[in-house]
Amino acid sequence: MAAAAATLARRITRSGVLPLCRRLPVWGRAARRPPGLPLAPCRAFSNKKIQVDMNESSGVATMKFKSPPVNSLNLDFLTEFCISLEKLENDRACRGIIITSAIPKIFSSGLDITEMCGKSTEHYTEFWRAVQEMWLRLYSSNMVTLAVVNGSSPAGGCLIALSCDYRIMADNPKYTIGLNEAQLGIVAPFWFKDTFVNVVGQRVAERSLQLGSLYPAPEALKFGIVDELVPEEKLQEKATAVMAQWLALPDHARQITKSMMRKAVLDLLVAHREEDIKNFTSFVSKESIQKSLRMYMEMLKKKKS
Ligand SMILES: CCCCCCCCCC/C=C\CC(=O)SCCNC(=O)CCNC(=O)[C@H](O)C(C)(C)COP(=O)(O)OP(=O)(O)OC[C@H]1O[C@@H](n2cnc3c(N)ncnc32)[C@H](O)[C@@H]1OP(=O)(O)O
Repeated sequence: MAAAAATLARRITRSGVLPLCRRLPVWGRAARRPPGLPLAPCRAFSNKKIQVDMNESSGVATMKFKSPPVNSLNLDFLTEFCISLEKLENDRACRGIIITSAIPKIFSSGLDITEMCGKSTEHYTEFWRAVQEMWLRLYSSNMVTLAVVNGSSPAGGCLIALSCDYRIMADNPKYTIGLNEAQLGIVAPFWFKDTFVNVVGQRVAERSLQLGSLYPAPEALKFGIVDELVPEEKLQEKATAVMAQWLALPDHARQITKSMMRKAVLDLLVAHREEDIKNFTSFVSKESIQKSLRMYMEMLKKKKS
């Protein structure tokens, strides 16, 4: 596992673009399972920050974030996420993934702000490439991707949910979700914005992005940021039912449709990846941005006392 992580990290950082393998539609992957072979009911693999359980009889993997305290997306987390996605993408038995959190009340707190504070240009480059890679893999996945948002999900956490095919959120107004970058004095990049627009439409996206709005679950439903609210104790049951509904269709038709809907947005980042990294590194390197991020971190810490 450590060797695989190191290899992927090297590939992400050195070659510039990790080959987006199996990005094009896969024809009926479940149908290629040899007939008559007994299926092991469940397989699992776990890294430090993400637990994956694969149910081979349903073809559905559950990916649980388990990086305390708040599942923030640092370089190690992003690398593990990409490796897990790649493993599942290449597993013909896997047709769908449920992405959720093992940390109570938090889905993900978004990008780890400490990765964007006081570091070198090389570090920002490596970090941002990993953020891009995570999004490219998730947004272009051939699998059915279902976010089960069982806690707060600001910024990068919200991006993960928005990149899935369907979002179920726990019906708890204390949990919030949204792209709140503007509140931190930073700007959601164009591919965050495009992903958001594809889910909620231009008007809601523009207003929410300018205001950096974080929506309590009921409002998130109202604005279409999530598709359904479900009592927390019913999330698992609901996720299983939704996944079964999506998997009832032939893979190839769903995959080609998904690719058609998302291709333009994906192609744009692939074509402008290096430019996007340069924009990010020069933006976060500005003293004014560093100051905003430091103040935001201090505010988070003060909130406790
Ligand atoms: C011209 C255009 C160019 C383009 C330039 C691009 C610019 C960059 C774009 C970046 C895109 C995305 C950005 C992000 O994702 S930034 C992250 C945004 N996240 C947040 O705002 C969430 C902040 N956190 C919270 O609101 C709360 O922590 C919580 C998630 C609601 C949980 O609350 P809690 O009360 O349960 O826990 P709390 O005590 O607050 O936190 C526990 C400890 O965790 C630390 N922490 C929280 N969030 C983060 C984080 N995102 N990164 C790093 N650390 C985090 C917090 O400080 C506590 O630490 P400690 O225990 O005090 O040491």
